[in-house]
Amino acid sequence: MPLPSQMHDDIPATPVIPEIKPVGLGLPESVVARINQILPKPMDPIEQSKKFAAYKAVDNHVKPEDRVIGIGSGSTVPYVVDRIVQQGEEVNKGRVFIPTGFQSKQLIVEAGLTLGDVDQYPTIDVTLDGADEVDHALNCVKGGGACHLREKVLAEAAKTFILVADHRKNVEYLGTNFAPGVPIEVVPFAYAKVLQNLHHILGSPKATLRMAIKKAGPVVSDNGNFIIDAPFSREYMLDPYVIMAQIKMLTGVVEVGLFCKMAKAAYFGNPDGSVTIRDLEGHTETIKAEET
Ligand SMILES: O=C[C@H](O)[C@H](O)[C@H](O)COP(=O)(O)O
Repeated sequence: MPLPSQMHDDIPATPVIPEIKPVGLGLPESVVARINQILPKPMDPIEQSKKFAAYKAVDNHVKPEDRVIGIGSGSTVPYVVDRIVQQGEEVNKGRVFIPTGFQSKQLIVEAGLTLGDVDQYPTIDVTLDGADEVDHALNCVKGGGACHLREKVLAEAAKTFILVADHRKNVEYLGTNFAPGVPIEVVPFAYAKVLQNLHHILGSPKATLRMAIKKAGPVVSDNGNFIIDAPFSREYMLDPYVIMAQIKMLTGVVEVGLFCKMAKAAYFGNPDGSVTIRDLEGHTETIKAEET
């Protein structure tokens, strides 16, 4: 079984096979259509970049000796699990994996990995998680999928907390690309009071209760709570710790989706296949596509 440090250059590139054109081959169109249907399709560039970021992060931070591993939520996390599985049965059979919600629990179970919970394992070796946006100082917004309460518990429980995302999440200031605002988990009976506080006291006049799409009524988190999305202007996001602490003080708020300087490093996949790594000390490194 290769060690993570030996696995840097074996990410298979997706073969780009051009579609067959019916003209000139003399094949019926239906046959051509069927052939084109079964040819492997090139991976979407955003998916590719998520995969490269996740693979690189796992290679650098999930070491054979790590026994308790936190698995976060979001669209990049399946690639994290994928790469961990590639480390082999031998190393994974001695490990336990802690999910941040329904999605990651399913990923762990479907991958045949051992499931645990943070109340059994309050110290985690390393947690890898997605993000909605990450700023220049490694503050981030999380909770676009309503998982930020459990995510923050797993981030705090971890000796090392690592973020993985595609390049669209790599911003100077929070709120640049992620428009809905800061996700805030609230106990249901307090939501109207907290909304009022946000509108009139804390400077988020457009804060709204997150509504479900394929269900009448609000989104309900894995913990049975509601989610408020509160956009704040740039001045609040210059140092998001201050507004994070103020929101957290509102009675009825369970957790705020602002993670301030909790991550040791963030990995961003770029469209050209390179990966940009930023760390808490302010170092930035971009690993060339051929080295990812
Ligand atoms: O609640 C969800 C989490 O914080 C996700 O990690 C975050 O929303 C990013 O998700 P995605 O990669 O799907 O944009």
